[in-house]
Amino acid sequence: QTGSANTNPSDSADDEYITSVSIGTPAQVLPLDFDTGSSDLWVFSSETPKSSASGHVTYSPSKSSTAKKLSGSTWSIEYGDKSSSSGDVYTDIVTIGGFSVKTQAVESATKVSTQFVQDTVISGLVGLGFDVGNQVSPRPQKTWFSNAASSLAEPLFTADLRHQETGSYNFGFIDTSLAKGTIGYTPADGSEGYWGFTATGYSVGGAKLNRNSITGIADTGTTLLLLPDNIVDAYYNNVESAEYDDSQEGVVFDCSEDLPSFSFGVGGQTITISGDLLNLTPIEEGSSTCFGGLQSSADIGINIFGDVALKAALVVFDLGNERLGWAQK
Ligand SMILES: CCCC[C@H](NC(=O)[C@H](Cc1ccccc1)NC(=O)N1CCOCC1)C(=O)N[C@@H](CC1CCCCC1)C(O)(O)C(F)(F)C(=O)NC
Repeated sequence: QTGSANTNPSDSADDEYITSVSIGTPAQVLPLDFDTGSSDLWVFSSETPKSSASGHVTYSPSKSSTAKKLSGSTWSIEYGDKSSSSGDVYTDIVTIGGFSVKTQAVESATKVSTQFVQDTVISGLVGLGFDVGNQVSPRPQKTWFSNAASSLAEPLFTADLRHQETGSYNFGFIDTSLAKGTIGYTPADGSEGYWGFTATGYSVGGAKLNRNSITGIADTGTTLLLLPDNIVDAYYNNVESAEYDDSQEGVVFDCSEDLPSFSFGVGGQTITISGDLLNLTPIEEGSSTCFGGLQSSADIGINIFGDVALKAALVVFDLGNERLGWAQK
């Protein structure tokens, strides 16, 4: 068995990617953000304060004949961007891309932070990280993918995120036609809940890859490519107008710049992110100053290969073999 779901960028900056998910009987369809950087499936619901839920599609367990309260269970999460949410837990049927998990923990939000209230294009997250990262207590719950894995043709999923285009999350199979290059595999470390891996080096423009281990996570829920300062500086030294903008909290440059590409080595392959993908967006509507897709990870404590990097590749999240596959797109 397999599943295949389309995913779309939320806005002109590809800030996040939205995928439709069916929950309950009859189906309630919610737009959710698939996030390999966390391990909880949570939704805006009938239990979310009306003022917070305004503008969001919500899940009503009381309207689903297959919903069951997971009594005594609660959850609470804080994300890297300081957003947060918390609530209680139901189980219900959750269908993604035509594949159904009968008894999935659906975490219902009774509290959401301002960022979520304002981000009306999504109604919650589908965590696709490792189960160890689940935040339900007293008994942690499995992710949708973990529940699905044993019934899928293969215990893996792929992410094909695209710039201003419809992409896909495929479950249980690899559509190699989505990639130009060969898939290179490297071990994945799921001990922290993330899809951790080590890149073997990097280069700017068409230069030869150097040998420089970069340990980080493959994270569909993070917009940017966040790497150490020495690499960020090496890249922007090639961009004449680049400067750090305190108010934007990142490197900005003239939108007219012809940005160099950025490449990294992984699993014996080289993934090259084109200059266009490294120009995220004007800092304001109509501005001629643009914000970089590559920024520093210095104050985060972890390197994140977020959507800016993932857009250049077909990425295989292979739970069965605890490995990550990367192919140039
Ligand atoms: C500091 C480094 C991580 C920052 C990362 N957030 C981000 O990358 C958010 C995502 C977003 C886009 C649009 C609207 C709202 C939020 N974007 C963001 O901070 N920016 C600012 C810079 O310009 C680009 C957009 C994050 O917390 N990612 C979470 C998942 C997001 C949480 C907020 C809602 C969207 C999903 C994560 O799970 O991937 C995590 F791994 F970082 C994490 O916190 N795991 C526990």
